[in-house]
Amino acid sequence: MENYERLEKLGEGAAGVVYKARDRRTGAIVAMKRLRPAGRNDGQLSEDLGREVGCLMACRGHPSLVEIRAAGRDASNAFLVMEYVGPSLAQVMRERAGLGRGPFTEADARRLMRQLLDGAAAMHGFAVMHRDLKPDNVLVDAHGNLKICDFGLSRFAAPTTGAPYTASMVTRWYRAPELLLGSREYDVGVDTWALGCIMAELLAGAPLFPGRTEMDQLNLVFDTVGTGDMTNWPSFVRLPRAGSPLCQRKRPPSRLREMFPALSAAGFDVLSGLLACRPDRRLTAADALRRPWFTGAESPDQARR
Ligand SMILES: Nc1ncnc2c1ncn2[C@@H]1O[C@H](COP(=O)(O)OP(=O)(O)OP(=O)(O)O)[C@@H](O)[C@H]1O
Repeated sequence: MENYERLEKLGEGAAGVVYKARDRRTGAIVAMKRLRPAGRNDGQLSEDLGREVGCLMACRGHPSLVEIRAAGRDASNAFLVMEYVGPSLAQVMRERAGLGRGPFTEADARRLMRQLLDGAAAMHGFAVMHRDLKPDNVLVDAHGNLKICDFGLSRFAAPTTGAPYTASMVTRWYRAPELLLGSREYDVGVDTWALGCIMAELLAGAPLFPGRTEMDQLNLVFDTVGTGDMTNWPSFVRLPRAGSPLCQRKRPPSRLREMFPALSAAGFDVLSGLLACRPDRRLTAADALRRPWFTGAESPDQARR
């Protein structure tokens, strides 16, 4: 990693610290992530790096997925070098709110969701589950285009390395109901649920389900979209927390439409499809892109700038 000159810190998360850096050989600006060993032994650190690098390598070449440039280790740290993109979508949304600019228009939300879904469809096509999609893990480039980053929790969903997976994945506010109910046999639907939460946040300017605890999270989800759909799912009874009183409580039907009265019918079709409680009824990223919201008359907002 001696080829890179470290510049300012860009961000810090549970897994590591990300710096802006300059490639001494070419002068190019890159982002360099140093994985923090915190309680991990050498073997685990190499395994974490290997998994993140493997998923990033599989996804290389898609404009909506951050590109890996190099990876390596020294005696105590592991490093990942990526293209430098720009601030996170979470930062951009906070800045917009600070400037009183409010949420994104439906046209802007559609342009941004098209990019995220396109990236997710490609990633899922390579059998990669991201498992931590949220506005902090989406970067915004200088032209306002989005790139999914932080593959630190991602893994391959290939048949050979199939379920059971770890249930405690995805940051709570973006966690799909099957994960909240303890499922260890989930699929890429956990990513599309998170994308539904992001779409709602773009349109509303605030997180859709800001739960304080896991159970509060489940309550918020069920209070918003109802439980009928989930409890009718044939696999529901096999979920570890299917017996939770939260699942038995009577709830009114979905009030998602009331929360987004100004959203077009085509936009709501995508939002409600991504936020289907039952994983088998949830839109896949590829299916979402085939819905009329995206396939309607080509408009300038749909083009990648
Ligand atoms: N390629 C990049 N270009 C520009 N900034 C980046 C890049 N990658 C990461 N960052 C910045 O660093 C922050 C942390 O990156 P990342 O999410 O990969 O780290 P992490 O330690 O896994 O974080 P967390 O624990 O929050 O998931 C991002 O939110 C972003 O602000």
